[in-house]
Amino acid sequence: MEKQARLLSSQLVQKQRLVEVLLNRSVLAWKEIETSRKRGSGISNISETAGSHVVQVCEIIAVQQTEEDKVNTDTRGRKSRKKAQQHSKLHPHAFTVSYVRRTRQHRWRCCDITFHCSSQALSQQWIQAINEQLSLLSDRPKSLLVYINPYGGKRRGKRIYEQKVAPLFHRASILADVIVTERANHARDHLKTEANLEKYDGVVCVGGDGMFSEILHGLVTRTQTDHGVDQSQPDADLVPCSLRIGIIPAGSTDCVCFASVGTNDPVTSALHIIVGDCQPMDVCSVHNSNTFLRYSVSLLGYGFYGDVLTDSERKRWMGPARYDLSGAKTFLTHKYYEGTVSFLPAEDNVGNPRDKLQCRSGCCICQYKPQLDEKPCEMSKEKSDKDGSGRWCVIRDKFIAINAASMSCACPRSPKGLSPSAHLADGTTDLILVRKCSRLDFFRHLLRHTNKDDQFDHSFVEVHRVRKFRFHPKQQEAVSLEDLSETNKKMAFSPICSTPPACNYSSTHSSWNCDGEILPHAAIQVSVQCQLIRLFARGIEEQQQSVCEDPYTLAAL
Ligand SMILES: CCCCCCCCCCCCC/C=C/[C@@H](O)[C@H](CO)NC(=O)CCCCCCCCCCCCCCC
Ligand SMILES: Nc1ncnc2c1ncn2[C@@H]1O[C@H](COP(=O)(O)OP(=O)(O)OP(=O)(O)O)[C@@H](O)[C@H]1O
Ligand SMILES: [Ca+2]
Repeated sequence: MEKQARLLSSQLVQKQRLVEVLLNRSVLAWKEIETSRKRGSGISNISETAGSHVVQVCEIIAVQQTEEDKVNTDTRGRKSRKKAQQHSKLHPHAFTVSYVRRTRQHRWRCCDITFHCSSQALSQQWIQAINEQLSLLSDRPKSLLVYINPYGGKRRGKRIYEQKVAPLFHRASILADVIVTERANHARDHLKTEANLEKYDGVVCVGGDGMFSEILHGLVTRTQTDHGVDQSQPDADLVPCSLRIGIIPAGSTDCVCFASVGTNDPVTSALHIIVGDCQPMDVCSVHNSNTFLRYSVSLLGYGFYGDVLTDSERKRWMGPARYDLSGAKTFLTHKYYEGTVSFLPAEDNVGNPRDKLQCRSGCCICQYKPQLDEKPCEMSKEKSDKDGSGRWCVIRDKFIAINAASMSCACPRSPKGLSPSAHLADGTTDLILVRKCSRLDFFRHLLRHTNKDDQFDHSFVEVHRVRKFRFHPKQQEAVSLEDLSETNKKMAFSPICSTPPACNYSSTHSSWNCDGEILPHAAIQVSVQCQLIRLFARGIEEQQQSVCEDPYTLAAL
């Protein structure tokens, strides 16, 4: 680590112990002077080696003068209180630093540490020095537009924001304009036309994937309108959104949050927003001919996941449990659908869905974003064989499910997700084709969404990393495998009474589940727009940071 110039260092008191405290441009570090008895324990990003601690400046939330009545309560037990009183006589002024502390399973918490100083001037000097460093962190948002869906998930959005998020934003001196939505699409419409976006450094949604989708549609559409881009054209070059989006999870699945942060925890998300994290993300545009349908960032699912969603919408009153009931019902119905899938495979340099290169913080696959003039790398290959038809692959079959996962789609129900190695920002989507198979085989495949086994290692499943794809349903009746065997049985006993069933659109076609919304068309064309939006997130962190050497030495004391 490069030695950093020391900005300030003093001997202060922390919990009745004398500590040497240092601030440089990248860290705040402190080390006990008297003894080195307490060793760090548990999981922590504060490196603790024999009484020495380091906090990254970029993970400091705020610093403030400690109120006088709190100065003397920073103790435990009678003995230590006595000792503290002696210390506080000598060090009557104090300041408190709030910082990010990592706990289990990618969760972050805001912790406070109080340092006592011998003079008011010294305390102020520390507060000013730390604030100066914080003011240099230009990625941090100062002003946010927050939309709360009061009816998402278990209807706890408003309470979650007020009790867990707003106090943290306040501590970090972030101004937030809050809108509690009054109807579906309120947030989308407000963003599209009304909101004065110049006032803000980001937009925050409190809700689930459906609420996130509203923000996504509002922001992307607004950005295209402002730049005169017609999003109804499937091959339009969409303009990336400048505002980042924060997600405070308060929905039923919250898969966008889980797959980009590693946990569905409102406090963790709030802290990622405060420190100004930035995670680019792919967005699929979905069209039917020249009609724009929707954008998708997580799952586009036809067949099984489309049917689960259609059924679950009727059970919204049940909350998150609706998905389990509709999932079981759809599984038992066991329908397959016939159609044609065409896709444009991605180049080899973005890996493949069956490699083990999972998308993690600082992912090397997602580092590379094709520039506008470079973008035709797939287009030029396409054009080099006229309309690209030479590179398009076509599969016509009977499918139980067609799933396109633009990110892993990890969520508490499926901790690895539908495509564990899919990437958040590589400009591709993983197209998973589950062909007609027995109910038992499909069960085995589904089960692998919940355990460590490879869900693609089945003869009836294939997966492709693609940049674009199309689907056309076959115009004929879909057959329930169960119905088929029933029909056969009937035929065996009574061949005369077998009237051909009427052809009806809803049973020949499934619907597309587009990030939890049902699409009105079964025939769609999809194109991945690389890194069209950015989240206040950093991807899933690989493991807890650990510093092997004495951090206090590293901090150049
Ligand atoms: C044997 C157990 C198998 C469990 C399999 C669990 C797979 C769960 C996979 C979840 C993938 C979520 C992808 C994200 C989609 C979101 O954009 C969208 C909006 O929030 N959510 C859903 O569509 C919500 C989709 C929720 C789907 C739940 C499906 C549950 C299937 C249950 C099958 C039970 C069979 C039992 C037989 C008696
Ligand atoms: N005030 C409101 N009244 C009714 N519906 C709303 C309101 N605000 C937003 N919505 C709609 O509620 C739907 C569901 O919301 P949300 O995504 O927050 O929760 P969820 O569906 O329980 O979770 P998930 O999408 O993660 O499964 C969204 O599609 C959104 O458009
Ligand atoms: Ca992707």
